[in-house]
Amino acid sequence: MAKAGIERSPQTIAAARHSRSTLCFFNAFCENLRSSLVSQTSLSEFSLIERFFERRALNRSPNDVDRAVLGIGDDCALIAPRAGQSLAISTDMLVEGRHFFPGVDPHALGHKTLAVNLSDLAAMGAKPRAFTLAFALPDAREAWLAAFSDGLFELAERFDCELIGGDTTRGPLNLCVTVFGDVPPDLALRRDAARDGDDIWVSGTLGDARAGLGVARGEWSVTGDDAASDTATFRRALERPEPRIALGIALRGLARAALDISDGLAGDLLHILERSRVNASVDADAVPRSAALSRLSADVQRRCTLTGGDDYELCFTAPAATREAIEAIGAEVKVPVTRIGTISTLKAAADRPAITWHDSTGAPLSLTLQGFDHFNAD
Ligand SMILES: Nc1ncnc2c1ncn2[C@@H]1O[C@H](COP(=O)(O)OP(=O)(O)O)[C@@H](O)[C@H]1O
Ligand SMILES: Cc1ncc(C[n+]2csc(CCOP(=O)(O)OP(=O)(O)O)c2C)c(N)n1
Ligand SMILES: [Mg+2]
Repeated sequence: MAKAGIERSPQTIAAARHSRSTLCFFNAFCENLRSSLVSQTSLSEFSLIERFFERRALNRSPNDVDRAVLGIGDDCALIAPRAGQSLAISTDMLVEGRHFFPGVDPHALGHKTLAVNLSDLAAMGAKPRAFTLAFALPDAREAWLAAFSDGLFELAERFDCELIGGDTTRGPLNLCVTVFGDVPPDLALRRDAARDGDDIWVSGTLGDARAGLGVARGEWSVTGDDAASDTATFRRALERPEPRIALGIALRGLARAALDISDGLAGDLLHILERSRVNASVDADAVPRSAALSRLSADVQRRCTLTGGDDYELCFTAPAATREAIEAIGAEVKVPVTRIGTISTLKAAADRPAITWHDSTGAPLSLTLQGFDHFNAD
């Protein structure tokens, strides 16, 4: 801006006009960018945040001691560690075309965005506390945002997990959550804690999410009298995984190692083996599967249960002496738990940990199985 009282030549005025018009062009460019972000709506970036995220995050009692010291609206959120507890922290990102199909139901996407993160807390035996949400959106459609935030907050409210911050930008659809939970450090279910003789357990059933992906991709089809309900079972498993929070917390002090199965049993169990420097022997037929999956071919069942990702069930190890207690916990939290194998020591200290597979008769199976890998993906 020209200062008052300073006389300017026509050239100076022209130059100022030129630089102002460059500035105006830049401003118009920014304005276009912003207005296309909020096209079809009257929402600004900040009213979008306020309306769909901050308002619901604040819908809580301000005096509750469980709440963050400072939530949305400042440069950082503030949360105080609890006495005797560690903060469990994990991040997972969902990318359109990679983790979900374009056009997926936004309510389901909101659910899954938080669910896959809460699942990591469950796998650690941690109690959810807070989360941040960073996302890029190609545009800001109100109906989409309303459904997405409903799916997200319905799950957040069920687990009393508070949204404390995030970031919003325009770009290809991409959602990233960071979760924070509480766990007493000596009771955290770590990947490096499996020991010789431990049973290997999994929660729920495995393979339905992969079956759903296969149906969506046309890799196989669902036939028979139950086709409609089986298809719905698979789709639900793929789109709305249930984080096993109550089970994870109940397993504190009983289970040794644990993780959640995001990349498939074969790949994820190997993470426990590598961290714990042990081997595993697994009965491939004992891996629990839904009635719907049991109606697909034996080949597809094996592929889905052993290598299918996206199940978000827990895989954990525990000493044989805790079998009854673990069965009782499964009954109490209403999540089936199934023993599928045993941990053993490495033959030589330098050996690479491995899984040996057998069938229900004990006959060895020679399976070459790989977990989901973003750079070598199935
Ligand atoms: N870009 C990264 N920088 C640092 N650590 C990472 C990065 N990506 C993954 N990790 C870490 O690698 C480990 C394995 O990651 P991942 O397989 O994604 O775990 P999970 O299946 O629990 O999400 C985790 O401890 C995770 O924090
Ligand atoms: C459109 C689409 N393609 C493929 C998949 C399958 N898939 C994508 S990522 C993934 C593994 C889990 O994702 P990742 O980022 O590895 O999660 P993390 O292990 O970090 O929790 C699977 C099974 C899918 N769910 N949707
Ligand atoms: Mg991850």
